[in-house]
Amino acid sequence: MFEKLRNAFSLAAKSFGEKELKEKDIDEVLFELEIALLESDVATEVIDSIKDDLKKQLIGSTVNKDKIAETVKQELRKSISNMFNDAGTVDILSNIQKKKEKGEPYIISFMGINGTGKTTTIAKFANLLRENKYSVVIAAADTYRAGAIEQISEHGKRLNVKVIAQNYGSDPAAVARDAVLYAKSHKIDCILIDTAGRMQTSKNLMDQISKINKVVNPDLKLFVGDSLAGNDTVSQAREFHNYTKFDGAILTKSDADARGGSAISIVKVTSSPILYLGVGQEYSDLKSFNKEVFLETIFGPEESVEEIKKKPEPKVELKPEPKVELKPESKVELKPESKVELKPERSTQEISNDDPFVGISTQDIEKYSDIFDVSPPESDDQARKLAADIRKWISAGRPKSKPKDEPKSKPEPEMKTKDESEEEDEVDSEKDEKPIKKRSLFGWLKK
Ligand SMILES: Nc1nc2c(ncn2[C@@H]2O[C@H](COP(=O)(O)OP(=O)(O)OP(=O)(O)O)[C@@H](O)[C@H]2O)c(=O)[nH]1
Repeated sequence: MFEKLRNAFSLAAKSFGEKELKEKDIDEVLFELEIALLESDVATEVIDSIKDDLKKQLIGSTVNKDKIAETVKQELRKSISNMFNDAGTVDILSNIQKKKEKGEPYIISFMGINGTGKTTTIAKFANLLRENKYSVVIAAADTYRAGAIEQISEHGKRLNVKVIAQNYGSDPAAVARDAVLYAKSHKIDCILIDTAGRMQTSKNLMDQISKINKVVNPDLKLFVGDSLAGNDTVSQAREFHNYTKFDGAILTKSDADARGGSAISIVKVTSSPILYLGVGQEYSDLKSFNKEVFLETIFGPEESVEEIKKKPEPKVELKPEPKVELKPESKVELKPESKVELKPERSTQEISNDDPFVGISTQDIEKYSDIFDVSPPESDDQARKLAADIRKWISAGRPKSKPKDEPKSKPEPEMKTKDESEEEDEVDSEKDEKPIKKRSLFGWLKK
């Protein structure tokens, strides 16, 4: 039973089940992705590059038509994961240990613009080192901003960490060198240098940072960026990286950032890893950056493309046919001579006892299923319904082929998957919401 149908659909399934992706198939998904990334503060150039990468990976590959969006998301996850892998990582604690074993202090300079949380981050880092039993000295090399020396000295007092300072206006490179000399003479394991916060566009001030780095030659240069500043943080990271070739970044205020775009952009733009995240205002609020945790926060638990392919297809829900009521005046009076001998029509029940597609050519089944975008029926009832619809469409004289470059016309009644209906409802209700709420990357990707 239904062999003809099965054969017809085994061909059709290839065209609208498994599908070789073309650019136009993923354009809509990529557009949604672009909006989600923009709203998550991923830099525009980074979005373009991500989109290009995805297109290269996806176009020409074969995926199930119902799972295009899901496949794109998984490919995006893979691409971001690879990007983080390519940026590498730095195990700071084990590097400190290695230098300690050689009897040398490990030098870290911190840079970033004012107010990003640099001073607080240095204090948190000093605390982390103390917890790991390493001795620390801080160089108050921000001799530029009023209050900076007092601020870092206060942290030093609270943490019981020595702070080396000079007067405001003195040479920051000289302060850093003093701290290195102190560390060497006192067998201190690690030196943390606080540099003056400065705008990335100020060449003189950037030259000063380069001077500090030349004089003390730090083992590690860290950029401190505010994850809430979005695109600004990305342009700061780019400029600082051009000048200093920093080795890694710490993103502060991640506790208040639900979007995650800055981390993605910084890694993409500088090819440097995010090493730590500031997650609050306490000294203990510094966490090592974990790629897997980050990806899971954005995308949810990992699912491979193969797993997606294996997932059952969404069920097709058929809406009941609308009743057609004939008005009395639409009755046609047939004259005796125009009488046509009609064979008694077979009821739907009778037809159901054998192939419901009897009398319909395979081409028509394929053509109308394609025009009205109908998925293969999964039950006898659905098959009967489809056969009835095709008969109706044929007798209604619907287009015999898909109009070129025109959107597909919709069948009446519409046949939609449950998911599609829900999605449309969501879109409609979203349209009514003005102004549109800023969505996070997480929201879209977790859909
Ligand atoms: N919520 C939260 N607040 C933070 C975090 N890191 C720093 N802050 C706060 O951000 C503000 C600015 O921090 P500072 O350390 O003074 O900033 P700075 O970059 O050193 O500023 P300059 O000394 O001018 O360069 C302070 O109120 C900090 O408590 C964080 O991870 N989470």
